[in-house]
Amino acid sequence: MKTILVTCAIIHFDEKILAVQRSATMKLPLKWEFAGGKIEAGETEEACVKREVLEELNIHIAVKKRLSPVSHAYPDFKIQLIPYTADYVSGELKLREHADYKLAHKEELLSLDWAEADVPIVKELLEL
Ligand SMILES: Nc1nc2c([nH]c(=O)n2[C@@H]2O[C@H](COP(=O)(O)OP(=O)(O)OP(=O)(O)O)[C@@H](O)[C@H]2O)c(=O)[nH]1
Repeated sequence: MKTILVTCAIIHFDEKILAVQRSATMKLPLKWEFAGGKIEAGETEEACVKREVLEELNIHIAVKKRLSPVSHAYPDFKIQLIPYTADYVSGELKLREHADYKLAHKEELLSLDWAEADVPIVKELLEL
């Protein structure tokens, strides 16, 4: 099975963090995730995460720190998920693909129903 490379952004709005909920029609319907998406050919991870966040949420971010990548096998595909912390910079948040969003303190994040690949990332975040 091919592994897809996906970046995602843990975006801080002051002391809160943005989580987004996948829509009912996406893969992993209604699961919570960090905004992001697949790396395109020739694209750096940082460029990918900034592009995906702008496409999905209409906001500009400053990318900060790379956290530990997570390899996860879903029943029908494998993913390597590469998380970056980031700060919100500008733009009005608009959901272009997702069903919902939440701005939460990091301790509140664990109670969401995350995509499985994201669970180790949320745990690492709690230890930072
Ligand atoms: N963006 C993002 N995707 C994640 C996370 N966790 C996780 O398992 N994924 C999976 O990684 C893949 C990211 O691909 P994507 O968002 O670019 O595309 P997609 O599968 O929604 O749409 P597509 O298959 O029509 O291109 C999705 O299958 C998604 O389920 C996460 O935190 N952020």
